[in-house]
Amino acid sequence: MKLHTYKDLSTLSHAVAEWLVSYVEEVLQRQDRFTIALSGGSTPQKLFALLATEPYRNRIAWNQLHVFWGDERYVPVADERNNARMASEALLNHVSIPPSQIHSWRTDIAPDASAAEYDLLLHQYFDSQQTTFDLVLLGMGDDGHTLSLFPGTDVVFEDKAWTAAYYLKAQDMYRLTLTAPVVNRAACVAFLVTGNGKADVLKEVLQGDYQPAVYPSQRVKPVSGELIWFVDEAAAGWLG
Ligand SMILES: O=C(O)[C@H](O)[C@@H](O)[C@H](O)[C@H](O)COP(=O)(O)O
Repeated sequence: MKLHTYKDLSTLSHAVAEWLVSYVEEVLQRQDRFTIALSGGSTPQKLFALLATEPYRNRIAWNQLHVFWGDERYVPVADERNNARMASEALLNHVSIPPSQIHSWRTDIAPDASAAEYDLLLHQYFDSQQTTFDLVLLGMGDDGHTLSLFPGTDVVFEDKAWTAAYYLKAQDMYRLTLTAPVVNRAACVAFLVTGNGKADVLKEVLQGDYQPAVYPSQRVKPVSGELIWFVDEAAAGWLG
């Protein structure tokens, strides 16, 4: 595991953009596609906006990117809370990725059907390979959740299916999410975490006992891939 700490969200976002540009370039030297799962939440918005503008924009071979989402809120695409909508507005509408390579979760069919469809799609993409995504970008909530793996939910312990749909009572909303088995087979998983509201939980996740039911982010442990935490000083406050 690598931990990189930056002054604030802006510095972190520039550093991640720079890192991402190099990583995509390196991967595309050995294969013809780069598969990425994006995260929702507010933290990656700055990164997405940066990637859509110079100097980063021209340094990525967008037509070789295949885009997925780690999780989705089961609300219409037109809803502000929709993760695909956020990424489209901040980034995808501004770069030239073929639409056939952009795979958002469907929220116009039943949640279970949507999860089953996504699962099938992922198996078509990755089945014969040991490794799944080239990169999974993740955020972490101040309760230790990541993806839509929330504390106290069964989906945290899913060890077979690659996707899940379930009703999240606390938010009165269905959630669609990738699970640990598919994320842990990624070549690289990168968390972006900022703000002092996350300092306590970050310390528990990284340095506390293994309690995934309480801190679902601890379920993310790439089998052979790399795990990188990009955090700001406020979030890193309590790390010893
Ligand atoms: O759809 C979502 O809610 C997410 O994908 C979620 O897992 C997110 O990454 C964290 O909640 C962190 O969100 P912030 O970056 O807004 O703190």
